[in-house]
Amino acid sequence: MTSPSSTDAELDEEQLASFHDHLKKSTRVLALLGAGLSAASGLPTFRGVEGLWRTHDPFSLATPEAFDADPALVWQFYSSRRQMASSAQPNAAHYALARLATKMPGFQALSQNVDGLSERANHPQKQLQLLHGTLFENPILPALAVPTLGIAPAQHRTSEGAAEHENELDISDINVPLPFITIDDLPRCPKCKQRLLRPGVVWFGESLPGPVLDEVETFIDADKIDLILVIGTSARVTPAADYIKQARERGARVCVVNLNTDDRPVGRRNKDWFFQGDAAAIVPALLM
Ligand SMILES: CC(C)NC(=O)[C@H](Cc1c[nH]c2ccccc12)NC(=O)[C@H](CCCC/N=C(/NCCC(=O)O)S[C@H]1O[C@H](COP(=O)(O)OP(=O)(O)OC[C@H]2O[C@@H](n3cnc4c(N)ncnc43)[C@H](O)[C@@H]2O)[C@@H](O)[C@H]1O)NC(=O)OCc1ccccc1
Repeated sequence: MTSPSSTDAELDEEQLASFHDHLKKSTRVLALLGAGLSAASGLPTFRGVEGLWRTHDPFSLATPEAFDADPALVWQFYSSRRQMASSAQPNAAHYALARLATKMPGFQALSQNVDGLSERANHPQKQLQLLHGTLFENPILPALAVPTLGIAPAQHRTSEGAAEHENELDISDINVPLPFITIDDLPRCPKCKQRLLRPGVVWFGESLPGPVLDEVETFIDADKIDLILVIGTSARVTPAADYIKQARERGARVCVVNLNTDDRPVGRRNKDWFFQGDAAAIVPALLM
């Protein structure tokens, strides 16, 4: 017997070998992706110290109620996240998942992330289900070129996204005073010029996009599932987290990649794999 740390190494090697063996035999694979996948790209997760946006719990701002109460604050929250996401780059895990998708037609990634990094890693669109929307699809932000914030319109988003935001205020920084914007500064429907536009993400209490729900359901009901990868997620938000159980019911083995041991999804089985560490380091090793 070797000491705990080396046992882990061996185990890990043992785990890695048994995982690779199973992946080789797999044809239908799901991946549930969370904020931890993009942590190595410099984007804050929802939990942990950096989980706060200024003094606000992101969960409290991601609601229709918050938007009704203070649309300007919620707009600044999403513009700031879009700014951060635009300045970030996909990491090795995003690319490894995109590569697996190109190699395995029976692979579907279910992303809870709205940061656009899987898309920028050229993950095939048909194999990427954006469960909670995206910061970039909706035409809403173009109108938000509020001079005070100096935000560039979304459709001008280029792969060099970072450059666009270079000289912008980083309002996620508590020390930067929030520019005062009024309801009149907020984007309105280009047609009626009346209705306020809203960020294209799914807020708490709102249903996930119908077409996405249908796509995932069709995939899950179609046949057995060999494996579900659970990457960088605390698996606390439903219905996203429920897909782990549904995959199990379809015969899937579960492979968890998470920085924290205490974030193993509920109901783990001994045949599960758990790889502790940074997704950007582990996922490429798993999917090579
Ligand atoms: C809080 C939770 C309890 N609430 C819910 O689940 C609710 C349902 C509900 C209400 N009350 C309840 C009470 C009990 C149970 C459920 C509920 N769900 C909903 O409201 C959903 C909508 C949920 C979607 C909300 N929108 C998001 N995002 C978009 C917006 C935005 O982004 O602003 S959710 C958002 O938060 C979640 C954050 O979770 P993670 O991504 O996992 O991030 P987190 O920080 O928590 O964890 C990071 C993990 O990574 C790890 N990590 C960190 N660094 C690394 C690293 N480097 N490498 C690897 N791992 C790492 C950490 O250890 C950690 O484990 C994600 O889903 C993310 O998308 N809608 C709905 O149910 O609608 C019905 C309905 C049906 C029909 C008609 C009308 C209504």
